Amino acid sequence: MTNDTQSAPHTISVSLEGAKSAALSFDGTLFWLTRSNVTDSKDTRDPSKAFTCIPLDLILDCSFVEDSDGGSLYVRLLAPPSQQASPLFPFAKVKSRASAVVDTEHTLPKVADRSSLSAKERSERLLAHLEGACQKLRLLKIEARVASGEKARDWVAELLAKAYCGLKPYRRLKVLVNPVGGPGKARQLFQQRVRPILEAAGCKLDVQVTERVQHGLQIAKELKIEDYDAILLVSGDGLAHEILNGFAQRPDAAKALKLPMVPIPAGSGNGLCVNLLGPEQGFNLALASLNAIKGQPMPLDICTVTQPKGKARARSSRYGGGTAEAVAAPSSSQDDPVALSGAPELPYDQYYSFLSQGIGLMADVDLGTEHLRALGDTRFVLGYLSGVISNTECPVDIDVKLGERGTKNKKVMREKVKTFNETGQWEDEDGSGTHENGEVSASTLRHGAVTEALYVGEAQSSPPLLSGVDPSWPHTILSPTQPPSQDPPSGSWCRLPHSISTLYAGKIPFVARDLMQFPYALPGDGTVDIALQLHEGGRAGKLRAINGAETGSVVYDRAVLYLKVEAYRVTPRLAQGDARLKKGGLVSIDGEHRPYAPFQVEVAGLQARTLSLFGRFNVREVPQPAAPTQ
Ligand SMILES: Nc1ncnc2c1ncn2[C@@H]1O[C@H](COP(=O)(O)OP(=O)(O)OP(=O)(O)O)[C@@H](O)[C@H]1O
Repeated sequence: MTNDTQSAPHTISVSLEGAKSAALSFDGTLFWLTRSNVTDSKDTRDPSKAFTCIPLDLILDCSFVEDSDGGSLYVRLLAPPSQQASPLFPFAKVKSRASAVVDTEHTLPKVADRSSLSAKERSERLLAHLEGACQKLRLLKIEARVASGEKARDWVAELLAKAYCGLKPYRRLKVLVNPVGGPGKARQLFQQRVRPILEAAGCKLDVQVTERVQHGLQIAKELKIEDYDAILLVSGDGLAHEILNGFAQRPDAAKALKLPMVPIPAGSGNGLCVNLLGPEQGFNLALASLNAIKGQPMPLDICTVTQPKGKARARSSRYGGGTAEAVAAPSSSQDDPVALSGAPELPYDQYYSFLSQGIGLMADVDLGTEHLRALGDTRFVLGYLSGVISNTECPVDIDVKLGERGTKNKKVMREKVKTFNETGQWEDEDGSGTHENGEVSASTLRHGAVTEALYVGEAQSSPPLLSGVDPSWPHTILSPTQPPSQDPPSGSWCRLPHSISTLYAGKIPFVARDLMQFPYALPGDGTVDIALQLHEGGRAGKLRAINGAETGSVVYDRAVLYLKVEAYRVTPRLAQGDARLKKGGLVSIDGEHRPYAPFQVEVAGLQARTLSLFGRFNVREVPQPAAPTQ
């Protein structure tokens, strides 16, 4: 690599292990260690000759301790594994895998200093490194002796400034460790693989192990927000769901939700982490730790969910447009669907979801496989295959409001994602959480609660119908004669007349690393994505869906409908406990068990925050397939 366009590197001569001479250097983008101590030699200036060479993003900390003979210089970093066991014996094998970083650099535009790049360019550069040479990272600690204290102090200060590039180092982190998340190894993973990296970066840690279900919720309600820069969740998505809800229930919810929730993957699905780091690296503990240390704040859309409380649960399905079979409560004058005026007063629970809502097969996969927790995310595959065999219908009514921002047209969705990737996500570089629609903090329901009637007059018994078929991709197993031919206005509630095996809805693309269920989900677009698997697709349809699950192309399957809506309501037609339902009926909200009862969902006015190394989810755009699946 030539440095024609780059400023002269900052190099300092050091000795390692008290004897071996070396040089540590950095420029505007890279840090490297070479075996020569001749600071003006060509070799020292050339990172391609280095034993270890990493992007500056992977420098965690550096410091200098002066003494009478000069001083000790410490650099802590993440690096790809070399053939050496220890960086303190770096010269036995000259060729290390770390030098491949420089190969990656060849393909990147040359820049003098990455601080001159836009956030998007910086992220793309980091991504190129992390998907290339730095896929596997481990913690290295370089301890070197220097002869002159003055130069070392300046060198350290400058390296640290470049390594953090405007971000605040030494973050104060509240760390919650869920000892029963996923395969139950969170404690061990944290102590052995995460804590050393966070400590090497000088983070101030306040570690707490969760002791019971809902403990996270309690902690979030009482946490002294101003004492921390982020809350780390060494866990799966379940703990994030609790923290989100704990923050949202506080009187200072808007402020509390701004404290970034940062996942460290120690659960089963680890959906949030997979979206932040990408499906290949979603379980990478070193990268997740780096995200906690150097991630940029990123707004995270959340959904408000309402469900009827207690007795109202059974009745609301009736008031809200459900059918007679849904009513589990004894019949009374109050159950008269005409007596709608009483419905809005029915009590309901309101809570928040950031990942997914599911009923039918996908809820069964999520919640019906708890006993297989020790298998990690393999349990979802086994659960799905069992659902393929049983091939049962999910008897529900689904009402949706597309609204101005919703659509069932995937061409429109793709274009929105493209525009967002090119412009939108980078407008919010400071992570201020500005919604596309300008609404930042309204926690009120814009589309009403689940207990309110959706339709009036005749529409109660025969609601307007909306076909879920995409006009830009009309390849479906549904017969063309299926109603309706004309869609109702997008601003009104209407019913999807399709019989389904599962409804799965969400706000982030990957729900697990092998399932990109919502490829066109976007933060801040005011909609929630819904995927419906048509029951008519049968076992073959369900099996076929496995093929496109990882790539997101599953939404183009002939037995899948995919829509973006501003709000939706699901009303089960069978009562909880019915023998035809798996385990008596399962509703999964962010992978958590909720009552088998109607639920209504809309995108919340409040946003949460997370941290992202790339300023966005690390998810590739999903194109339309060349041909429909056979
Ligand atoms: N000490 C504890 N004992 C029992 N349950 C706990 C404890 N601490 C936390 N929990 C609960 O564990 C549940 C599951 O945790 P988590 O979501 O982290 O794992 P997971 O379900 O395996 O992962 P994922 O959600 O990514 O699939 C959470 O709902 C949380 O309330």
